[in-house]
Amino acid sequence: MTHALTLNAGSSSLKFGLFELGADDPALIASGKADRVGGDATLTLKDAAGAKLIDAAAIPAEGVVDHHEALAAALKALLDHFPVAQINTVGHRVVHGGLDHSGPAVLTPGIIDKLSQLSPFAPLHQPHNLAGVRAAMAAFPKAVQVACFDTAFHRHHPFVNDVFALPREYYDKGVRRYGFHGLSYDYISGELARIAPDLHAGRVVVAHLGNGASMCGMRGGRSVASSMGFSALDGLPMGTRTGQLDPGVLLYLLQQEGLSVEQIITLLYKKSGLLGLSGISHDMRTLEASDSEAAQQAIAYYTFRARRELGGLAAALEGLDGVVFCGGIGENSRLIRERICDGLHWIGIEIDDDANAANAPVISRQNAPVKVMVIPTNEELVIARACATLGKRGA
Ligand SMILES: Nc1ncnc2c1ncn2[C@@H]1O[C@H](COP(=O)(O)OP(=O)(O)O)[C@@H](O)[C@H]1O
Ligand SMILES: CC(=O)OP(=O)(O)O
Ligand SMILES: [Mg+2]
Repeated sequence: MTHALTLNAGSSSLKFGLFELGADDPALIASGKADRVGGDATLTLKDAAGAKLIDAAAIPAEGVVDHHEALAAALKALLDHFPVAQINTVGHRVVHGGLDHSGPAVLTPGIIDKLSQLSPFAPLHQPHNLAGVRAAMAAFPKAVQVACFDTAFHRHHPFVNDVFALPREYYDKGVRRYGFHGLSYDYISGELARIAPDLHAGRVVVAHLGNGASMCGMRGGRSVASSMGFSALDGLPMGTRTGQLDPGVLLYLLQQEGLSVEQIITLLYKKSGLLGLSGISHDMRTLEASDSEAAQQAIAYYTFRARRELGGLAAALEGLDGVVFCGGIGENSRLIRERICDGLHWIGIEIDDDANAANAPVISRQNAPVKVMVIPTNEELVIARACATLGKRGA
């Protein structure tokens, strides 16, 4: 029996899974999440049925828990509960694959080196992803290490959605609209093919609204355009990231405010978005529960920008047949879905309030022109599938 461990280091969380690899689709054995990484992190471990084996236990650390400590705690918890696990493949979510990768890859020292050169393009993710790779290589020296790239799903964008209007040399150097959250979109595309083949064949905007957030315009199950571009900063406002920003603001910050490059990185990636606007929190649950005006304004901006982006992607797709919400906010927040969809009647989006309140799989009204769905995403399963395919080849 062989098992795969999957690691998915998000900007504020570390999700992991243990899968049994067999003839069929990988079977989940256990999954878990270290939450609020970068703060007072907690660890949750669940069995395949979702029963909690560890429930939000504090991860001991001096001060804040970083991704490295979160990973060590996750591995310990997994191996304590599943000592018989034969982990021969470890699959990693690696946010940036650059120009080289349009699918998953078995990691070699040369590839790891090249991937670490992409860290400045995704400073909130790539270093954590690669720290996970190194920790997993040390913990499982005989295992095949597989990287699954967030950018891969978007590598076939048409030129107009791949380029910036800069002198051509920058495009040739790799300054392009990569797009991210590709593992999530890959999973949703597969789910649409399975449960809603009409939508899969059509024009769909998928809204991945987590701590990071983006939208993907898909036609025929493939990415045509994404709200995220060169970095995971572009597009929608996020927990702590700005989303789309006039580049003139960057020039102002550099020239007039005298901010250093490091200060600007911290400002754009860690102090902006919902946190910056509200002054309270990056966490949507906290903002929804708050009656402060700034929290409500942050939510208003978030949902307004999401509507604009959705309309823009519908134009890129030349029409709209469906919308899918996923990610922590997309899957759970009735309020945010309602606010985004309100005001999109003109495009054919009509929400059924009861279905929306229940986080039902279909939340649009029965005869509405655009079908709106809520599909819990599963980046881990996409990673496990790559482990099943590439683990054998690399072994
Ligand atoms: N019931 C809920 N209502 C509103 N927001 C929620 C709810 N559950 C989770 N969220 C939000 O989801 C976001 C985290 O999404 P997630 O996809 O787990 O993050 P990450 O990008 O770190 O993987 C947080 O803003 C959190 O507040
Ligand atoms: C690419 C990205 O923003 O990822 P996450 O949502 O995990 O932060
Ligand atoms: Mg995420």
